[in-house]
Amino acid sequence: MSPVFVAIDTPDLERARTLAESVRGHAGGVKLGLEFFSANGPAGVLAIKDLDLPVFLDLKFHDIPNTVAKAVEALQAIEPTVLTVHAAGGRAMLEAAKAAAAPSTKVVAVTVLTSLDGSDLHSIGVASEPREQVERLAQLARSAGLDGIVCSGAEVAAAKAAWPDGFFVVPGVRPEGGEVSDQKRVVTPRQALDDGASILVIGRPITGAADPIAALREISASLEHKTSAAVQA
Ligand SMILES: O=c1ccn([C@@H]2O[C@H](COP(=O)(O)O)[C@@H](O)[C@H]2O)c(=O)[nH]1
Repeated sequence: MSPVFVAIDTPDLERARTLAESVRGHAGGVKLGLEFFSANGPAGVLAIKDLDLPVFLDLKFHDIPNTVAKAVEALQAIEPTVLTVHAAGGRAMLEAAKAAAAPSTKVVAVTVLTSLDGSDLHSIGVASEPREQVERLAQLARSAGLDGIVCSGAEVAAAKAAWPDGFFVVPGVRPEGGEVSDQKRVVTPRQALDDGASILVIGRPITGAADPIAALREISASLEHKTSAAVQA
């Protein structure tokens, strides 16, 4: 199965359905986030799930443990393949989220958003560099019983070395020379996969292309053969 989950970031349900239908069979699944969920709610998610492809629900919950647990519980009927919470919510919140999720759902913790760099972290009072902070939050997520983390491709090799059976979600992925937009810690799909990503979340390079399927095919082709560095690893 393809490791690529296509981020369908739109408030428009029909456009989301069309995109999801067009990538079905080519991508590993689709990722729906805050933009889609705010406009369409759980019913919209179920309308996409009805197309019979794995749905990753990226709602990045971050609140007190009771509130997060109730929110996760309310999504049980949807049974998303993957669900996100923020690691910065702390151990009790992470444990509560995992306990409240459907058993088939992988609950993964967002560590440091791929749109942030070291100076952004320092400006919110985190003295560490992104890699150190990712490693710290990955350890917290693991010990709280989560299935894995979200991190950038720049940290995934180190995170996987410390947590070999973890599930590693890598967004901030761009084909060589692609438009970076608001992402700051960016790697190519090939690099992310070679370094240990379990799945790659890719949005605008596919959904913003004139021909999204051609863009997805090109990315998939770049993933077909391992680089010599990865073969040696
Ligand atoms: O650290 C994070 C966590 C989540 N995301 C989400 O991934 C996609 C990326 O979209 P692109 O268009 O490929 O930039 C988007 O839905 C984000 O909400 C992330 O980018 N970084």
